[in-house]
Amino acid sequence: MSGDGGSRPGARAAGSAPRRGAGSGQRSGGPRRAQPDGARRPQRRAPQDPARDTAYEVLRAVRERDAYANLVLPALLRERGLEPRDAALATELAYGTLRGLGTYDAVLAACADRPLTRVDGPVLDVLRLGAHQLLSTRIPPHAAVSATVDLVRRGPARGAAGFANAVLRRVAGRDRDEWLTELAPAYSEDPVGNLALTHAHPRWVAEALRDALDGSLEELAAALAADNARPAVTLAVRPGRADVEELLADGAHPGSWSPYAAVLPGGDPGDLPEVRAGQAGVQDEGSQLVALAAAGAAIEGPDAAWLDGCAGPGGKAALLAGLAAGRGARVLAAELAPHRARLVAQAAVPTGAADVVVADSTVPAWRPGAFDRVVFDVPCSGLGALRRRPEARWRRTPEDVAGLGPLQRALLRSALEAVRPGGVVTYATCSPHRAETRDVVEDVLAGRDDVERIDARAVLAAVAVRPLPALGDGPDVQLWPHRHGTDAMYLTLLRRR
Ligand SMILES: C[S@@+](CC[C@H](N)C(=O)[O-])C[C@H]1O[C@@H](n2cnc3c(N)ncnc32)[C@H](O)[C@@H]1O
Repeated sequence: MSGDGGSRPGARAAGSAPRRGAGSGQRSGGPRRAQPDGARRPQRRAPQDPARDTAYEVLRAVRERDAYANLVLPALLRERGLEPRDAALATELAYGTLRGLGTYDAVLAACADRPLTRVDGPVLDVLRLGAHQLLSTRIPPHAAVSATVDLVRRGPARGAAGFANAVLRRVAGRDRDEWLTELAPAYSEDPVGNLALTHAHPRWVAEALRDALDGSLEELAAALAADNARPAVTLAVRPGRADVEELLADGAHPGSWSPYAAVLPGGDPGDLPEVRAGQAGVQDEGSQLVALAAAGAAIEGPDAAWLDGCAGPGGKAALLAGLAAGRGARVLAAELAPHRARLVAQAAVPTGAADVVVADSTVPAWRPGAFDRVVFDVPCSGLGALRRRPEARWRRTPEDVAGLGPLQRALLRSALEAVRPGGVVTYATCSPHRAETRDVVEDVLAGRDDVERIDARAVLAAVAVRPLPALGDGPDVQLWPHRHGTDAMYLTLLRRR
C-alpha cells in the first residue's frame, strides 16, 4: 500500500460492517500528520501508468463533456500509442467502470464520510475506477488501491490522495457479493431493485426491460447480465461489393443469422481493407436482420422505389442499397442531420443504387404513396444497445423516452403516407421499451383500417440463415442480446391496403 503522507485508516476485516465514512471531512483529503521530527514525509513520485491514466481521461470526458466513451477511448489509444496490453487494460477499466457506475457509487457512498455529490468530480472518477478494480477485476486489492491513489497524486486533485486511499481501503474490506448483500434490497421483497443493483442498471431501465419481457424475472436477470458482456465486433458485407467469404478467409467467423455477417475474432475493424474500401461496415446482426426483413417482406406489384427515412449514419441504408442494386431498385436515404447524411452518402452511394437527401421525414419532400418499401429506424433511447455504449444506461432518463414519443409517432404516420397501397413499411427501434415500440405502433394504427400487420417472424425465418428461436407471439419481433446475441432491436412490418 502506498503511503499518502496522511492518516491511514485501519483496514476492515472482510465481511464486517462498513465503518462511518472515510476521510477527513475536508473536500480534498485529510490533514497531514506531522512526522516525529516535525518534518513532512517527502512526497513519493507517483509512477506513470498509461492504462489507468487513459481510463481516467475517458471517465473524465464522459462526466465533464457528456462524451461518448466508445469515441473518446479509441482516439486516446491512437494518440498515446499504448502497448496492446495497456490498451486492453485501459479499455476494460474505462468501459467496466462506466457500466457499473451506479453500483460502484452505492458502495462508495457507504464508504465515504460525505455525500458523493460533495466529492470533487475528478476524485469521484478515480474512486469509481478504483471500485471497479476492487470489485470486478482480478487485480490484487493492494495493487488496485495503490495504483489508483497514485492516479490522484498525478492528477489535478493531489491533496485528495489521503481521502481516496481511505475510501478505497474500505471498499477493499469486502468483495462484490458481500457489498451487494449489504446494499441491494432483498430479492424476495424487491426482485427488480435487487437485480438492478446487482447487474448495475438504473431501476427504471430494469423495470422497462421486465415489462418488455412480459414480467419474467428470470429473463430479466439474463437480459441485464447480457448488457454487461462486451459484444464481438460484427461486420455486414455490402451485397454486390464484396463476399462474406473474403472476410471468413481472413479469420472472421460467419454470423449466427445474417448471410452478410462476419464476426471478427478481435482487432480494429478499421484496419481491414474491406472496411477501408467501404465494402463492409460494422453492424450488429440485429440491425442487419431489420434491413433484410424490410427488403424481404412480400409486396404486391412493382418493387423499384425504396425509402430509408431515418438513414444516418447509414448502416441499414448501405445494406438496403446493396440489396436494391441486385434487384434493379433504388433507395432514397433521408436524414435530418447534415453531418449524418454525409456518413450515409459515404456508406450507401458507392452501391450505385442510393441517393441521399437532408430532409425532415415528418414533413415529406416526396409525394404520398411514392415508395414500394419504406424503412423508418426511428430515433430512440438506445436501451437495446447498452452493451455497446457503457455510459448510456446512466445518462438516459425516463423523460428521454417520453420526449421521443411524439416524434416516433409522427415518423411512423409519415412512413405510412410514403408507401403505396400494397407496399410495406418497416418500423424499427434499437430499444425494447414498450413506449417506443408496441405503444407507438398501436397508437398510430388505432382507428385505421388501411394497414395490415405482417408476421415479422415468418419474414425473418425466410431471410435468416437459420431459424431464430423465441420470437414471441408476433406479429412484431423483439430481438434480445440474451436470446439472440444481437442488440435488442424491435421491428414491425405493416402493409398498406
Ligand atoms: C436510429 S438512427 C438510424 C440509424 C440508421 N438507420 C442506421 O442503420 O445507420 C435515427 C436517425 O434518424 C435521424 N432523424 C431524427 N429525426 C429525423 C427526422 N425528423 N427526419 C429524418 N431523420 C431524422 C437521426 O438524426 C438519426 O440519424
